[in-house]
Amino acid sequence: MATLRQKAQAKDTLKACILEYQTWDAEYCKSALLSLQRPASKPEPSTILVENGSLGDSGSDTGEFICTEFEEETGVSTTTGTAESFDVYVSAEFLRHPGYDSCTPAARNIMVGDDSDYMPFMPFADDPTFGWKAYSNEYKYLAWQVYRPDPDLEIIAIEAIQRLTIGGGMDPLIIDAMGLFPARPKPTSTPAITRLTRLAARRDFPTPLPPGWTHSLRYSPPYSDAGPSAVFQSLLDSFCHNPSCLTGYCTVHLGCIPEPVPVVPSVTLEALSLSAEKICGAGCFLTPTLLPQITETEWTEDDEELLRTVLTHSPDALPCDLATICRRPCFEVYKRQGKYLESLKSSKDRAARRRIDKKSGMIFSGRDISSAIIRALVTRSPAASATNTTLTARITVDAITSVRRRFRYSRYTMLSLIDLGPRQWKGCRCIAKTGQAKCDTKRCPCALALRECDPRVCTGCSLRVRRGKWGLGLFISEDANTGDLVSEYMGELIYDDTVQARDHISRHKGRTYLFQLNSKLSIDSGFVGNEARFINHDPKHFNTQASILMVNGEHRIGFFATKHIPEGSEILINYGPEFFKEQNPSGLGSAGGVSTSVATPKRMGNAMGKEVTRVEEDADASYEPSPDSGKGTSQESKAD
Ligand SMILES: C[S@@+](CC[C@H](N)C(=O)[O-])C[C@H]1O[C@@H](n2cnc3c(N)ncnc32)[C@H](O)[C@@H]1O
Repeated sequence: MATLRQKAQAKDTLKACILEYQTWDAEYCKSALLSLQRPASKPEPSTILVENGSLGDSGSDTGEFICTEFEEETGVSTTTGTAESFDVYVSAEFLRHPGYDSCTPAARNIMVGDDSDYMPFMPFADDPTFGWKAYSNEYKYLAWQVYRPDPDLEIIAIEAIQRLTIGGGMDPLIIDAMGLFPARPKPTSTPAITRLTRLAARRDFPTPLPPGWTHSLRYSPPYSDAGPSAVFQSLLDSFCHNPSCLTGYCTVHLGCIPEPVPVVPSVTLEALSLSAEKICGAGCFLTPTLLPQITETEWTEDDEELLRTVLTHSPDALPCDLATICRRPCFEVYKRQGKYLESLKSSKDRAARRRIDKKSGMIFSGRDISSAIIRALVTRSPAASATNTTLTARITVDAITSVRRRFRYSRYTMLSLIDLGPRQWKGCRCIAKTGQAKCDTKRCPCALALRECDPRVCTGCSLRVRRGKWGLGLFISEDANTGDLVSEYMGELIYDDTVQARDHISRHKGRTYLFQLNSKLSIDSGFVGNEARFINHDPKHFNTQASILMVNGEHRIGFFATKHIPEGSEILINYGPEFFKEQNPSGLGSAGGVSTSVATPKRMGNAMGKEVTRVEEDADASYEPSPDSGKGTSQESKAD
């Protein structure tokens, strides 16, 4: 419960933010409007516009032309007459810019589920050949018919929460309970702040913001008196439980992976001690002879609880790591860890162990999400700011290193963190060249995502998009061998209804970026995707094949080389027999809004047959988030 002081503090902060924003906004709008104002341009003296007559090649020409001269100062035409002769300059023909849409870059698939029932706008509104009737039939309402919260209020709320939590040390749950924030969404089981934080992580913030304002709601640990286990629980709540994701406020694995359960210790304390490689510092449990000289510190009940909580989820953690989390000397932690492990031997705990064993879905090869988070916290640089991104990046990197590293261009890269071959990933080519953690080239997706080079996303460094035989194509700039992973197809994960709706747009444009993933989901890289969206089709000379693999409960599409691919070649796949077949050719973009419904949407891998290999295990176990989560995301992303 919030105290009266806290309520007043929250109200004042919110008011201050509203006022600051409004003052800044008025100034900003004024200067933005002024910047848009057309500068008073002076036309060239005696500009001659040719309105009639025919022009030959460059050079002198004579003939009957009507000329208009313009007043230098005002730009108003003053005289109209006939010029007898003037010079003609014929410039090179201006080529029309190809009508390619831009696409938001993605480093992984984004779960969208279904687009909302509200049609945001009519695409190709000025193009009479677009079948607008059929397209609008896919939606129930127009977007303007639904109330949308003011996006400015969201920004104000995010800034106010930021000030209250990070600046004012207030517990987000207390702020939440006040129900004060204007961007508080409709009643839902998800706390408003969690939703706002998610939103902040995903929405596009306008570049200009009042000075000092943040662009996102940074992760702030709860400072409440609730105790360390609440802090730890909030960490588990905030980070995705999929060990190959571990992203804060992940938007892909929504509600599909259970929360971690307590973990059974798999080694004795003695065995654990043997695995410690180096002494962590003064008071390390590995230096027993020096310990008698050190005075033990006082442990509060909170300190004890923190250690117990961490051990519940990561009993095999090294005392040296635990010491960093608990901020206590390592030998003191070691003693308590021993006691904790002893306590588990009681009959009551054995029953719990059996229970835990039954639902050990979260335990992956002895490594579970909790231990990955713990390791991430341990290795987090104290100098690093507590931003969501930093923490996420560290956690991801740590999760990779704490398990075994994957190696590049291999089928195994697409498999899980556990199924690894004997070789180690050596880093992407950019790292090899520069010797730095980040390659910082414009092409490197890791650099684009402002993170360390990561084997999962770095396969794209050696790929280039350029004009090919069928529009843009994807070309490889280094040799690939049979079986090498060339790229992953990434985009929005959508259900069939949305596939159907978006198919109208694809067909009208004559370019389709839909790939069938499994019986329920397709990946659309029309709006969000990576360079794999430019892979063209060649049923005879294809050099890669799509494989749909189950990676830690999630379907992903990888393109693997079917033969040696020399540097410079275009990457080609076989889209499948259905892709270029027209089930209903008349339905293609008929003029005047005549019904153009198409029976089967155009997608790559439609047949789900030979052209796309699928892992055995995935036949029915298709990844599907809970119905709630799919819809929720869709609505949220619309609101974004
Ligand atoms: C996934 S996109 C490939 C990238 C596309 N070339 C571009 O410029 O964006 C698929 C689209 O490329 C075109 N395409 C690819 N391979 C083709 C082929 N063999 N013949 C004709 N069109 C092709 C079709 O328009 C198809 O809908």
